[in-house]
Amino acid sequence: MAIKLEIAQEILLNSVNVMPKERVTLSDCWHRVLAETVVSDIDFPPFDRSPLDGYALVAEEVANAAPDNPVVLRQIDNIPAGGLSQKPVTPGTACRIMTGAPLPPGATGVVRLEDTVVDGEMVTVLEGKGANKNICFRGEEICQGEELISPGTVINAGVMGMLAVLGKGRPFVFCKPRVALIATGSEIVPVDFPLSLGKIRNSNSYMLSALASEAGAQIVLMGNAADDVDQIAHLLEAASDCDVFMTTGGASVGDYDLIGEVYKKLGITVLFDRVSIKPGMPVLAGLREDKLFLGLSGNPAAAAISFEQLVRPVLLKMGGRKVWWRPRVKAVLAAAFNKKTGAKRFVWARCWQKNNDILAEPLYFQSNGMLKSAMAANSLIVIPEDTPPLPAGAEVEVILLSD
Ligand SMILES: Nc1nc2c(c(=O)[nH]1)N[C@H]1C(S)=C(S)[C@@H](COP(=O)(O)OP(=O)(O)OC[C@H]3O[C@@H](n4cnc5c(N)ncnc54)[C@H](O)[C@@H]3O)O[C@H]1N2
Ligand code: MOO
Repeated sequence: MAIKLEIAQEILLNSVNVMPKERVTLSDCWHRVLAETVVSDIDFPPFDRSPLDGYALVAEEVANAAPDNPVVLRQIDNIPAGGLSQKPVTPGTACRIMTGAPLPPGATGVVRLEDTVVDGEMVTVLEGKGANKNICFRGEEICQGEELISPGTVINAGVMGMLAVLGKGRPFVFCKPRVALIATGSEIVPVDFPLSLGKIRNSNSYMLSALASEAGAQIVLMGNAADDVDQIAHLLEAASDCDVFMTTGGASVGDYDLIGEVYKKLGITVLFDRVSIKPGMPVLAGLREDKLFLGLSGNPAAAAISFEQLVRPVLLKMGGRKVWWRPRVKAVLAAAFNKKTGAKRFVWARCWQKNNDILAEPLYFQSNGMLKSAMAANSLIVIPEDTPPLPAGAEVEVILLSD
């Protein structure tokens, strides 16, 4: 019996735990998931600094400076970024200062080099309005003790930079779930093998390794097995240090659909064996101790949809992420979808913005054995159970996969 998608999702999410944490060198942290609360132990900027190359001075004194009202000052010091000056700036004096350098004592503003004329140690200020705004104040972005980043945050480029600002050279991140990938089917040959009649290349392992990597998993490619219970069981056992075991093929009801038998042989408890979606109906989910086994369809597009809907959220949860679901938006069908649905259907589509609407166009190759549309799609149209054919202009719900 096929169970509803939402129930299958709940069963799987309840069957897995968040991975333990590990320390990783910051340069290897891109796209990892932070496993600690990051509190700043500094103010940032750590000192009042100049945002410009120019002159630090007493801002009030040059507030009305203009080409016909120049203010002449005497340079008393020169501060490069990384330098420091202890000489107080007083009325009538200025300190040459470079971008990023700490303000000298007494300075209340900075004028740009371009607004000055320099002659030896004398500096003529031709424009001084707003000089008091040209200071980056200590702590204006970050205060010491501020809680800045929380566990579950995906480390994007901005987070990488911020961790560096805070001196977190080896932050705690969640361990990646290890996912074993096995392609089953006596017709399947490795990607670099010549094809003989009746055989096809293993595309599923590569497609799924891309999908699982994007979901934060570490992939262990275990190769392929013929339709043979012992061979499949052997490969699954050989990947024993993995957390999730994903097979493709042999999940349906044919004479050589053996994943159910493999689970029996290995003592894996079946959680469900069919989910009411199209494509991707045959999915054998099983549990042995805390290890999750997922037998996806051999049909590439069906396996991709099952992965999207069932496996991706599980990997995101295991990997410590806060959000397990892709964004969904309302869209307008750009062309008719002429099939009626029984089970909930996922249609490969391309979406784009037109004026205030998002338009969604179903792609042509929707069959469960085809990959062309998965290649081109940036979204999936979700068509609920028992929906009649939909005309162009109908409102649909769309899952956004990428830009
Ligand atoms: N009597 C029924 N037959 C089928 C049903 C059904 O309900 N009753 N469901 C159909 C649906 S829907 C699907 S989806 C498939 C699922 O079949 P399996 O999961 O058992 O997968 P296979 O039969 O092993 O393979 C299906 C198809 O995919 C090709 N394949 C397999 N592995 C790979 C791979 N690694 N890379 C690329 N392509 C692969 C395989 O050669 C087959 O063409 O069952 C229907 N049948
Ligand atoms: O259920 Mo099959 O998975 O339509 O592709």
